[in-house]
Amino acid sequence: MLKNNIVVDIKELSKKYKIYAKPHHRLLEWITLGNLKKHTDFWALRDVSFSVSEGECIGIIGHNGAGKSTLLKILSKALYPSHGSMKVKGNMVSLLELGTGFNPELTGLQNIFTSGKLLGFSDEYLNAKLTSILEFSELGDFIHQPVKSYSSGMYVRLAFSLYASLDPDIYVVDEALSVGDIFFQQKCFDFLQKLKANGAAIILVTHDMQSVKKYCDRVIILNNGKVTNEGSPLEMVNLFYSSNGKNLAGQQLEGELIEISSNGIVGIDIPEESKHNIQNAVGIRRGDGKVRIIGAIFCDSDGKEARTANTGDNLTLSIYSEIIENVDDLAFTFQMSDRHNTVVFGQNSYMINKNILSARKGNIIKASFKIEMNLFQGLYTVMVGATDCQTEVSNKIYDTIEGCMTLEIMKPEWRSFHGVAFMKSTFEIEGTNRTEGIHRNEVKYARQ
Ligand SMILES: Nc1ncnc2c1ncn2[C@@H]1O[C@H](COP(=O)(O)OP(=O)(O)OP(=O)(O)O)[C@@H](O)[C@H]1O
Repeated sequence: MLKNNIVVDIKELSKKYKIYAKPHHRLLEWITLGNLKKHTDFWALRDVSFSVSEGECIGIIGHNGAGKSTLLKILSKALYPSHGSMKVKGNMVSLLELGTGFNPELTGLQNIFTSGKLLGFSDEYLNAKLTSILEFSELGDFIHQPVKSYSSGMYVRLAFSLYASLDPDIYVVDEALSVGDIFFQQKCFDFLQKLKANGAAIILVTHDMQSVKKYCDRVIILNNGKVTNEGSPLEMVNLFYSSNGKNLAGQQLEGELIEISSNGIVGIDIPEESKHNIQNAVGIRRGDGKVRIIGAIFCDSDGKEARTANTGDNLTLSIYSEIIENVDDLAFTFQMSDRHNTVVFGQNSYMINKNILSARKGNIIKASFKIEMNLFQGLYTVMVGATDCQTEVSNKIYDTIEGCMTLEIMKPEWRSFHGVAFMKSTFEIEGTNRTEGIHRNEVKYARQ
């Protein structure tokens, strides 16, 4: 029996895969009935424990290879665990389970009934739900075609429509939701919202941090097959971004920070998070070392570290550096790049104020850019640097560090636009007085 209102209780779940160096090693092992051991064991999940309560939405996040899909397959009963237990109170349906359960030779309609029955729903129940399933799928006459002729988007539409029309107690939701066009995705997310409002328990396994923040009550981070952290969505998403796959679970950071010399400018506090960002940078570091960057951080208007922002928010990017040798032509720089690694914006301090900075050995400098984040929603990586400034294009690089931070831009509800950048725009229309219905009108984008 599960305690109180717990509907899923997972205890010490582990999954071991056998890794074979060569394909024929599997066969060798098989024909020798296992007497000749040719594999090594790989634990994709190790002692994973968590529980989900009625009405709770729990998010499971992790970097590539963390074990999310393996966990998802176990939850969907597509894989057996090697150890551990999974207790479920009520009916649990997974999108993955639904999609993989389709028979490619059967039509969409036939699959609705065969899959529904496999999940324990009767013909009467499925008949009663049929109209809503068909409407939700928007597949029209394609519902009478074999699913082997469906595109991946149509396949997910069918699976999700069936999924959305059943009323299980627990839903397992995964990345498949992000397939399909934006409108169908919106419909699916509206549905999730409704589910949550109706009090269903949800397990959301995803890379999509926006969904995690929007829907989850609690988040678990998986790292190398283990649960390393558990907490509030905001806390866990920030930790996930700042970790870059490393240093989770409070592990000690490697390396020592440069000793800050005592003749630096008094009173500059270097936030710990800014030092971590530099130490955990995943990109290339270049420079002759005359200036050494020791911290970089985005802060919101309250001075708190920002890992996410809405389009149009003002953030301050502070770069902390130590001057190793005297320099008389110093400028600070930053660049933001999108997920295709296209630089969407970059600037240096000389471009902004034409000031050439001189700095003496041992100085500690904090350089801050105030930036209006007029970017489209998405994830961006950040490069920071200290260079010379003889021209607007730098000649000398003292220190530049790529990939030291990520910033996720989210779309605020009051502002909608297309493209990569937001440009302030107004709209006017003029007509003659005789044409009724056309009025001089001015529309401005403004926070409502
Ligand atoms: N069938 C398999 N045989 C051997 N190793 C496997 C198998 N499936 C997964 N793995 C390994 O198990 C680990 C976890 O994989 P899994 O696919 O569960 O991670 P994930 O968190 O879903 O990753 P991603 O975000 O990239 O999809 C990886 O190192 C992967 O290479």
